[in-house]
Amino acid sequence: MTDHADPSGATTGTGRGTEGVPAAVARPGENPADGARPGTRDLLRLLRGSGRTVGASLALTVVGTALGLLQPLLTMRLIDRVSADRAVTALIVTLAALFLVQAALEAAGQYLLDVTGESVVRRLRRGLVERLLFVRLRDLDGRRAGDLLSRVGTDTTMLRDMVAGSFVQLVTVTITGVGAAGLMLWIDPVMFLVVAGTLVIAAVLVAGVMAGIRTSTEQALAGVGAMTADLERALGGIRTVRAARAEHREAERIGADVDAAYTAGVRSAKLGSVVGPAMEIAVNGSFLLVLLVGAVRVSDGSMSVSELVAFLLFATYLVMPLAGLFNALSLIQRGLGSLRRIEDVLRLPVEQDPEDGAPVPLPAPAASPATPPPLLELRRVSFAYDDRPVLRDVSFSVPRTGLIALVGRSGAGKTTIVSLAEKFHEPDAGHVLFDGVDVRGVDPRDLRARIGLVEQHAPLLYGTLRDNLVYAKPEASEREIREVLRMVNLEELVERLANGLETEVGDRGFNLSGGERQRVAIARALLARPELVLLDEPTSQLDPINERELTDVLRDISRERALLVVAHRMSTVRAADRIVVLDEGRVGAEGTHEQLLAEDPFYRRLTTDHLTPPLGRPAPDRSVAAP
Ligand SMILES: Nc1ncnc2c1ncn2[C@@H]1O[C@H](COP(=O)(O)OP(=O)(O)OP(=O)(O)O)[C@@H](O)[C@H]1O
Repeated sequence: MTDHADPSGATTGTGRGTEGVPAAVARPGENPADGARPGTRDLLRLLRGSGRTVGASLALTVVGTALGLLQPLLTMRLIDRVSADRAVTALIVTLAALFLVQAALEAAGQYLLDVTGESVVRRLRRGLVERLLFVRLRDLDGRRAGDLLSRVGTDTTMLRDMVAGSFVQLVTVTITGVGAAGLMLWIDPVMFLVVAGTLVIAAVLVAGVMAGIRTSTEQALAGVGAMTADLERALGGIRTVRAARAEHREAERIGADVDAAYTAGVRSAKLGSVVGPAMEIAVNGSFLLVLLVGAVRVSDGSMSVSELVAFLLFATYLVMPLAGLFNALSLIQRGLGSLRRIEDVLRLPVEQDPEDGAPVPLPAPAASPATPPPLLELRRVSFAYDDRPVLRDVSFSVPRTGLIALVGRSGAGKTTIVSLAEKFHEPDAGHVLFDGVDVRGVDPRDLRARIGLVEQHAPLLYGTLRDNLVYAKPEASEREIREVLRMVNLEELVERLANGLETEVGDRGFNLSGGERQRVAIARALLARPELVLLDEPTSQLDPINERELTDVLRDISRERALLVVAHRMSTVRAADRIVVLDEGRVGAEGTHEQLLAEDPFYRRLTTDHLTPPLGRPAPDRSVAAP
């Protein structure tokens, strides 16, 4: 697999065509399959495009922190002046002003980082959405929709929290720490070594558990992904779940995913709990040591009381933010876990790989070529899903007009042929030609603009009836819409509905009957007036009257367009000009219904055993097929 990242790391374009493929954080030259863990540099790359905001936020934080570091020095001066009985009002006012300005600067810095976090999430989400819509179908087939949804939702939110919560803490802790350490070293090097010693021990301990926290986070996120996927599965098939009385089983199954996320979360909490006391011991221990050693040094005159107070304040500045540092580091570990799952999607190869060179434009149909090639032709096509061969050496062609029926047993490879014609998959061997051009290098969008598809289960999209009808041709006129509605006998339904074409069809079109969904899907394909219409079992859900009428419609359409129909019904087969018989992935025979009945025993068996006679009528061909 190859990576198609834009080296700039920015999401490019609007997602139209291959130039719109998002890159987000993937790097060129990386093997997307290697699953390499992203590192801190990958996290920093997330901030690309937000440089100014991050810069401004850093500047505010640096100034705020510096103002904070001034405070112990002023306090030291204050104590000295109080001891010397000198005026302190100006110093107190300055200290109060410093407090207020520091708080205001830090609040502004945090706001800017929150905005940055939001824009990182927006960029990643847009990148993920665009990538998922362009990804090769064979890579999408093996993945669970719910898990992908959770990556777009939960994982990106995790990264937002990391950006907003950890960077400012890291910067504050680092600046405060370095500043405080320098000033402590200046005040009393011996006492500084005492504090530093306890902190180094604590830091080693914390570093040890961080890796464990990251792994647990990844496991927890995988659990959330599985939970979303399983819940999506159950809700998608809720009627089947209820009918099978499987609610408890599904609840158990999804509960197990929740438990897995819980277990990983608890493991992370356990590791985190080791860090808390370690920090406390380090903090309390270093204060105790500072007080003890400080008392000795004040008594022997090596240090003044004001220096001891300032040193203690700086020690607070150095030690207290360690809790924040731990928080920031664990947020980063969690962010890295999420980034890995996000990059895993962003690196999926897209359908039209830019590295394969510019796609070949599909020539526009010639007005009237002298000897036009067939509209669709399969030449010695072989295809396997993973290692399972499905099509072997398949050759046949679809002329520019007429109805070609594809028949075969269930699993023979009929839908796979439709997928190859639509370029959802590429053949492993042989060629698929559209209008005489091998579609291998062709931009799939050019090809699909000339083909209409009615899928096997006629899926509708959430939205109105009109949205669904004009999906492939948004600019269709009212007249065109009415015309296709008439063709597929949907006029009456539209009149019956209170909101007509503006009626919501529900999720996946569930507010319509199976037959209505099927007819809407056919109308949708016809509205764009494609040269070739691929229909995967178009009449399976229709009643006898509609089945007959739709078959007549198909015949009419086939007078001026090419139709390739995967047929399970005798009525469709009988209406076909030519029938291609698929037998275990090979073309077994080809001809008209009558020819095949007379000459091909496999076809005869198919008509009796597999093809459905028209509903409400006796099977007319059984007698013919009988030996
Ligand atoms: N995405 C996929 N991944 C792996 N195997 C697949 C995939 N799609 C289909 N298959 C397998 O390929 C074979 C051919 O499937 P296909 O859907 O083309 O058959 P079909 O002739 O259309 O069947 P039916 O008439 O039942 O719809 C089947 O054995 C099927 O299990």
